[in-house]
Amino acid sequence: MEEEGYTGSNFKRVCVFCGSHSGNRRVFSDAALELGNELVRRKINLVYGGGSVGLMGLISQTVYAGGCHVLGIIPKALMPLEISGETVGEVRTVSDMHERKAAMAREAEAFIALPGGYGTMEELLEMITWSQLGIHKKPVTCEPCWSAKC
Ligand SMILES: C/C(=C\CNc1ncnc2c1ncn2[C@@H]1O[C@H](COP(=O)(O)O)[C@@H](O)[C@H]1O)CO
Repeated sequence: MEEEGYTGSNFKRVCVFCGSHSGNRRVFSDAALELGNELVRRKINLVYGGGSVGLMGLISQTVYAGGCHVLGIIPKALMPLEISGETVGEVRTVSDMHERKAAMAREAEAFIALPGGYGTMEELLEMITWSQLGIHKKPVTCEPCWSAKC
């Protein structure tokens, strides 16, 4: 039975872009935890960049611990930089950043960006411009809009 107040969505798999660092304010990790828990509550699986560090690590661990599927997509060359210790869920290696982004875009039905650095900004903007060009027709949102449910 659905929780009261939950209106439901048809999304089964959402891609989250977020920082490979946690940032210097707690609101950033709070946002990652909140979104991770919301995905679990809605039984939505996660596609992300495959790292175990920073906010990427936090959201993947939260979604995986909540029982949803986690697919991380990471270029081989980035593994030593973005994976430290154990990863969770399924990890798919690809040959470069372009292949990673294309795979993330293909696997997900919608995109959400959390706080992050230049990498997150690049990923978010690319999904927005792909949408503008009609390369995909999937919704793209960022954390303030998502939190405000706009
Ligand atoms: C270097 C290339 C393209 C432009 N840069 C990036 N494109 C896609 N993803 C990237 C790029 N730089 C970093 N990332 C990834 O974003 C994630 C978050 O990074 P942040 O800086 O901490 O926000 C992380 O997984 C980075 O690998 C090649 O054509």
